[in-house]
Amino acid sequence: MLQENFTFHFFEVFGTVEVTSSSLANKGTCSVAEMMFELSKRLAEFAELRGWDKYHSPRNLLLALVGEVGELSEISQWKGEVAKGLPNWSCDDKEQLEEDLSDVLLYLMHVADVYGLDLGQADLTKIIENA
Ligand SMILES: Nc1ccn([C@H]2C[C@H](O)[C@@H](COP(=O)(O)OP(=O)(O)OP(=O)(O)O)O2)c(=O)n1
Repeated sequence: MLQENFTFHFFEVFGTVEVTSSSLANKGTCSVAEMMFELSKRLAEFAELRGWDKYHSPRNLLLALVGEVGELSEISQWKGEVAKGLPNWSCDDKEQLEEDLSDVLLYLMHVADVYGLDLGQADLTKIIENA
């Protein structure tokens, strides 16, 4: 039952909102900063809708992020090196990979948000620093 509600609300926030006129989906182009802002906003809405923001402390989100990194690593565990584009992977494994990569990105963005940091700007600054 809980899982059904979760799925419904998940698509309410991440799916339905996606096709409203103000969404990024209907803009021709958007900057990285705009995209990251939009994702952060949706994550905050997603948590608020369920009253989960009280659990989304920096420490909890950081631990959730680490957990998802573990899940992401698990897919490649014992598989050996793989070619770019994953030509020999099954559709199921690729789908799982997409989900786990998304979970990592979303928790990363959410943790930056609750720290009060602008991750989009920090990323751009870091890329310049790296160069
Ligand atoms: N308290 C929570 C729990 C989940 N999520 C969101 C962020 C992630 O994108 C996704 C993670 O959900 P799960 O913890 O259910 O992890 P998985 O989707 O990986 O499921 P499972 O661990 O069963 O494979 O849901 C969240 O924002 N806050």
